[in-house]
Amino acid sequence: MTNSLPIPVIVNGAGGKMGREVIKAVAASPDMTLLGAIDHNPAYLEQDAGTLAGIDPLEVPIMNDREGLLAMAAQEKQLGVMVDFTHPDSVYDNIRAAIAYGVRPVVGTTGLSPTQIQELAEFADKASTGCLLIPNFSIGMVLLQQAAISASRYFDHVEIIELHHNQKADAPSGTAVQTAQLLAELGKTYNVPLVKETEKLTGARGAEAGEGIRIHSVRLPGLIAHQEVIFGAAGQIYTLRHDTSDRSCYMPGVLLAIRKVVQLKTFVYGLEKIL
Ligand SMILES: NC(=O)C1=CN([C@@H]2O[C@H](COP(=O)(O)OP(=O)(O)OC[C@H]3O[C@@H](n4cnc5c(N)ncnc54)[C@H](OP(=O)(O)O)[C@@H]3O)[C@@H](O)[C@H]2O)C=CC1
Ligand SMILES: O=C(O)C1=N[C@H](C(=O)O)C[C@H](O)C1
Repeated sequence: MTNSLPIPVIVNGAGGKMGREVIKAVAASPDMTLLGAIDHNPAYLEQDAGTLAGIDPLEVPIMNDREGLLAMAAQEKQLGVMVDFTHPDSVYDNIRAAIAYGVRPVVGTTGLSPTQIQELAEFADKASTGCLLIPNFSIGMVLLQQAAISASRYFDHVEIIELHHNQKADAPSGTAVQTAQLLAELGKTYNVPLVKETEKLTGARGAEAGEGIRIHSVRLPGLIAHQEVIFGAAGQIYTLRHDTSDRSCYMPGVLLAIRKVVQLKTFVYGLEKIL
């Protein structure tokens, strides 16, 4: 419908690296309106969300008032959406709070445990509230994961290396965990050792993520977000690699998720499920 009201969007983590990108993307989308901007960092409080994001003022101040803004969104005629790019320690409570107010969460924050994800899925499904948890919003990563699934039919040995900026709180990355899960779900065990391996330094062989798949995490200034999935077989190596050079790469996925989540009544994990 062309004459429907814009989707009211709250951005949680509004002052952060991803939050600012989301504010720009929402402001540039005629079918959305920025209803509120949340951040707990005192340096951002009361600043205009648009100005902080580097665009014209939006007359939306950054506030540390999640409950107040969710209550406001619950009053809107159109279903509201809360986009969350905060921190692994707070995202679980943020999602539960949004669902409790009937506000649809679109979540990019990583670092939730499998148990937490299961609990959130049950909570959203029980409330018949759409909720999207997307470890990676870039189309390039979805394509990499699909290529990895195809390759795993022919390769029995694989390791994952993820490389990120050194302000990242969680390791391994949510994307690497999801990539390993997608490969592990295919019903085979990888990397059966040929010799007895001994780690002379703890962690040298990375973290075991199930079915023998190992993840290695690199953190350095100068990086943004990068991932390699390396397959090996006798006499050959097949490497899949994704590199980001700007966080704008995630925005088409975030906007798609905002538009989709208001049509959903269940919990959905992964961008590939809504493409
Ligand atoms: N799914 C995807 O495609 C992507 C996911 N991510 C994930 O998104 C998350 C955020 O990343 P990024 O933007 O780089 O991180 P930043 O640290 O740049 O931004 C997070 C912002 O949220 C604030 N914040 C943290 N906790 C709370 C809280 N409880 N209430 C309100 N505000 C809070 C932080 O404030 P302060 O710094 O003071 O704590 C900060 O301003 C990470 O988990 C990251 O892995 C990132 C990129 C893509
Ligand atoms: O912290 C980041 O930057 C990113 N986090 C997500 C993850 O943990 O997978 C997505 C992307 O890798 C960027």
